[in-house]
Amino acid sequence: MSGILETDCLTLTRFVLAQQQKFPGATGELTQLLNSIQTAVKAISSAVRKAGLAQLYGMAGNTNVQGEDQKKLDVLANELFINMLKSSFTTCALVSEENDQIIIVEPSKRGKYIVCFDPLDGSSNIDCLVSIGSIFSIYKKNDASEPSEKDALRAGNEIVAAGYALYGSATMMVLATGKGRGVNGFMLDPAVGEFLLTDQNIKIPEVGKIYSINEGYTYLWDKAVTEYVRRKKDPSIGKPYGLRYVGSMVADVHRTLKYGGSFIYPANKESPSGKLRLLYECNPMAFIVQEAGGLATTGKQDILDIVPTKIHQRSPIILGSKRDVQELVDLYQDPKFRD
Ligand SMILES: O=P(O)(O)OC[C@H]1O[C@](O)(COP(=O)(O)O)[C@@H](O)[C@@H]1O
Ligand SMILES: [Mg+2]
Ligand SMILES: [Mg+2]
Repeated sequence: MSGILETDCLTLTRFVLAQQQKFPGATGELTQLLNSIQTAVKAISSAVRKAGLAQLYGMAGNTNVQGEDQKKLDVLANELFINMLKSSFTTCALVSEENDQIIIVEPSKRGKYIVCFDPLDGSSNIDCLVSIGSIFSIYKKNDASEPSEKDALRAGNEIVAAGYALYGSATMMVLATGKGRGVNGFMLDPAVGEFLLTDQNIKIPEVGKIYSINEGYTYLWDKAVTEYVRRKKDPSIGKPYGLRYVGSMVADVHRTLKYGGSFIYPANKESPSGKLRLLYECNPMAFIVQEAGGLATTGKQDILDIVPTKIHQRSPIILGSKRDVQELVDLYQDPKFRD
């Protein structure tokens, strides 16, 4: 790839358009939808870059469906996603982490896609300026009925496209635009106002040197996870792994995608389904990681095979490099480490 004026230097907009043109029957609706998400992400990124000023604004005073305090940025990010998606005329139903109920788009603005999203992930990291993100997955409505919750209760295997934005030391969008189409990363050049293709066809290393889990919950883990983490630290088994845990899923998954290793938010004795949400945290990340050649599982089942029964349901998740994830899956199958 050469300079920005060269034809092979791709902006995200041109990349998505180029993908659309490979399919002569395509209507352009998905392109329009992805462009609307791109706009929401640019606006959120701009707000995040001023997040230090959030202390001046204080809390928004609302509580979300999970009973957590919503910061002003959460509210803003959610509104941006909803408004951009509705006004793209490409969606019929939206599931947001911040909305108790599914949002049904008014008939005059409807299109054929369903979007599930976490508008601001890692919100507890906002005030200390640690990386945060947005996550989304897109499904196609497969019948002509009135849109309803059942349209979002679909296995991750049916995802049409998924992505995330990381508001880190730079803002980056990572996109998986369909099964078998791989994963590409685009960095925002704030001066130009465009996402530029910087990480083409991302492939996760086969094995890494990092594990990522909140070790504060060690006392709640099951035997398989306890043994896995013990092995990662035991020098008689191999060079011990490094531990990294940001506490923003997007940042932890992005590092895992780039450097390899494992990211784990397991089931534990207090939360038998873990913490992370299937529809807008686990599924999109599982889709992306698998498209990049990695694995994503609950330990017992492929994440993308789970058929949800509730829009805000949680799932345990282990994702990352094939060999690292398989090691923990094998421990789950080992009778010695069964609880
Ligand atoms: O503090 P814990 O229990 O380790 O949880 C961290 C996890 O919670 C989350 O912050 C949940 O996301 P939200 O900020 O969207 O609620 C993930 O990003 C992260 O992986
Ligand atoms: Mg989240
Ligand atoms: Mg969130």
